[in-house]
Amino acid sequence: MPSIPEISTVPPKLSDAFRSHPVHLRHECPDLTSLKELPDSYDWTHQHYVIPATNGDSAISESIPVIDLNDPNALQLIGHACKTWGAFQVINHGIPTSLLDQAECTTRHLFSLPVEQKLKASRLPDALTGYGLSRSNSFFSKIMWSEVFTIIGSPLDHFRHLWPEDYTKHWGGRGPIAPPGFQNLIKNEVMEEYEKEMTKSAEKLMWLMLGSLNITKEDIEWADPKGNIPDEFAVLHMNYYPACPNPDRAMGMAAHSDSTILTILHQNNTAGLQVLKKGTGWVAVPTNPGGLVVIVGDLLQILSNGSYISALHRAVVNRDKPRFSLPYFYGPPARAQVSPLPKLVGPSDPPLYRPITWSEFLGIKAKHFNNALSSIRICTSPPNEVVAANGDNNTNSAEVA
Ligand SMILES: O=C(O)CCC(=O)C(=O)O
Ligand SMILES: [Fe+2]
Repeated sequence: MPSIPEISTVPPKLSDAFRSHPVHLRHECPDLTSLKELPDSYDWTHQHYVIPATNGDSAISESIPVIDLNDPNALQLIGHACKTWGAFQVINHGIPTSLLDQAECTTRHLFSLPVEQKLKASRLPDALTGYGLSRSNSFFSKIMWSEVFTIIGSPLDHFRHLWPEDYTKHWGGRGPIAPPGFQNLIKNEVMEEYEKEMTKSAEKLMWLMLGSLNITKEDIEWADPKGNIPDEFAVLHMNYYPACPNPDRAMGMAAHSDSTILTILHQNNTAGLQVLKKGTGWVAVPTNPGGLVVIVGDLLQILSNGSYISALHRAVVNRDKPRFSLPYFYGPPARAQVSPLPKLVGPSDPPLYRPITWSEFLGIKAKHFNNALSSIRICTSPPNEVVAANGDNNTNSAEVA
């Protein structure tokens, strides 16, 4: 069957992806920082899909590759990392460290706003953007120790929802004083700049990741002749993991793969991200000042016809320091049908997945979580994707690395 990406007649909207899967989520305790003990609803100890973190485990000496984009062998190294790990770190990526630091500082300000302020920007049950818990909480009986602010488009437009009306009316010194964190947020354009830089880097990285499979711009239907992606789409998350009184029993973000082409993640200098390596187990991703983590997403696994693996990853928490991470989820234009690229398909490599738009895939993910890829598989042998730890009612094979 032809696997050339097609353009559907009715353009799907990414923002509609969750319309038929509303989730009603809220923190049992809206201010996690006030807790001195871990409430039972946040205690993951007896969840069968949790295995101990490997942070500090001397038995595991492996670590995701660190790739210097100026290295003449970068293309091969990237291809190898995408096949074996589904993730790598990049250095010399061209994004100034000062911008990464400022973005982290803005994130810190946002989450340090009073709870009632943050709740003004609450994500609606069927929406994609706003403040709240990770949507994946709906697959588990325990709550993750984290807060998420999701942005599509202009970050400043989103931050305006946090704007306290009283302050607007009385701005100018006569009314109540806006919290310093809030002033910092609304006056800076750091996140707009961050998004712009991330878009440029994501395009560059996508071409490198595809280039390593011999895929060029002519092979990608939604790229123009210069390799630009006119209607590319992206989602930015600001994640906050407060310091936790019982980190060994809590879960910051449960194991999942990202539904993207690729994700670029900036973590502050507090480690927490872990990647599942087949045959090894959970491996901690050390912090690397100025470095960025790149994660292969489900859509790239589809495009590469299973050559690249969308890495299962999760975030653990710690006792002393709050942790922030800023993943930039990069995907194709909403209209694009993603399917195994014709160059990577042949008589001995039949297409493994049916064509799908990002929006449709997000809807499937909202229902099937980590089994979404398996559910759109059209060829059953040999199964490449790891069957993931998928909520309370599912098998636990991802943990058996
Ligand atoms: O915070 C992290 O390190 C991981 C975040 C993540 O995987 C996500 O937001 O999808
Ligand atoms: Fe993720």
